[in-house]
Amino acid sequence: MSAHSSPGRQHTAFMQWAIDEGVKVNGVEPARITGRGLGMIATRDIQEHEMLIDVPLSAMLSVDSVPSDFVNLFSGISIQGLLAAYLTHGDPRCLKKYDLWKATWPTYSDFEEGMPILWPKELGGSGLKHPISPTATTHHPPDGKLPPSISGSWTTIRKKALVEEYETKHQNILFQQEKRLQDAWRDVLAVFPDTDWETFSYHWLVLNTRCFYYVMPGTEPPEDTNDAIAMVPFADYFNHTDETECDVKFDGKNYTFRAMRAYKKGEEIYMSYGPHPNDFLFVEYGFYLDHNKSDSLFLDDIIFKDFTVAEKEELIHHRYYGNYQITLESGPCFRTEVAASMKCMSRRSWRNYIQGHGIPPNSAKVNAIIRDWIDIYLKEANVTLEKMEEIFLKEKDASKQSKIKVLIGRWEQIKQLCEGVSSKTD
Ligand SMILES: C[S@@+](CC[C@H](N)C(=O)[O-])C[C@H]1O[C@@H](n2cnc3c(N)ncnc32)[C@H](O)[C@@H]1O
Repeated sequence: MSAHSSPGRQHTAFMQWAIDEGVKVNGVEPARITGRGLGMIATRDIQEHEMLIDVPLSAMLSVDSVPSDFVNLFSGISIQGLLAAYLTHGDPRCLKKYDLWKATWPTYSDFEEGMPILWPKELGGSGLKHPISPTATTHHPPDGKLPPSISGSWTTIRKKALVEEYETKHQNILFQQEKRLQDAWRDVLAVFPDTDWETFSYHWLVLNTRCFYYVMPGTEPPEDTNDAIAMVPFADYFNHTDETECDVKFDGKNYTFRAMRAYKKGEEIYMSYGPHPNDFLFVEYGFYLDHNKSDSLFLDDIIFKDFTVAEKEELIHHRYYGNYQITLESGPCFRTEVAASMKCMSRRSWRNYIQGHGIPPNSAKVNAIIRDWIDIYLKEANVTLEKMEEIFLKEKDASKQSKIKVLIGRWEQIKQLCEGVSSKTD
């Protein structure tokens, strides 16, 4: 059981506010938990399937609770941007309702500690403690201290230009996040030119780390899931785990959370934010898990270096271009195996194989090719770890030291993941 303590008076006051707003709270309460800020704990033994929290629509903060005259000021702004703009510029009389809730959110300095987007550039972060240019189109190639899935950059290999853009939700994560914030910043400045960067980016980060999936049943989900979001008071105390611990349902009127197993009094109750790899959790939420069955690495940059343009065009043609993932649980994904097969088969046999009517490749050859690719990732991890240890020893600033430790921890995990998958393919 995790060590926890009383959350403090503002959390007790907020809990009462939530109950007054119609939130049903059943056998749970917030507690301060070492290493995780606040979290949700069981106040008594809880049975499987018991309802834990039920939040009515009227208590949530969504695009539907923002006054329409405020919404109409904007055109094309993301929902995250709109809600952050509302928290920053909305009518104080309407926002007063949320005062007790706001007092429970993390502070800006909490975000500075955990979120790479606010980390200094020397540590590979985006340095967005200072305003982002609303129009800049160039992206600074970050220092290769954050893992490649986050930074998109490497120390030991030179990336090749892409033959075609493709969707990479779990790669180039920091750049994608910066772009979302930059777009929101541009859109808010167009309406409120005097917006304060720190206040707006703070609200944007609160939304980033505390919102829930919000789509009215029966309506088409937006193309971008970042636009399908709302804030759900009290439920935002749940910390994340890679197991499904809570059954979470939104029926258009209520968000309901039920226990998926029995809990003992005092136990922390988690929910799952989704099957996210650690690099994604690190950037989007400012933490990563010690054990994460959804953790993965992507070999795209390494694999692309090994192929000619014609080979890559062939991969594009057959929809096997990119997103070459390895996970500790399942090893290399099928797309990675298909790419490796191309390296050890004649083109004709490969085409037949991927179209389902040919002889499969020699798995020992495929595995050897994948191991060589993983070795390149492993070398990147070893070189970076050595560099980070040196930087750590020279660093005097305690806050930077703690960030470097977080980086070292993540690179150690990457090393273990590479070694684990490599030995599985032996
Ligand atoms: C929805 S909030 C959960 C409540 C939050 N811990 C708090 O103090 O208010 C999400 C944030 O909680 C933290 N968090 C969530 N799950 C975590 C975990 N398993 N380990 C460490 N921190 C976690 C991260 O800072 C994340 O951005």
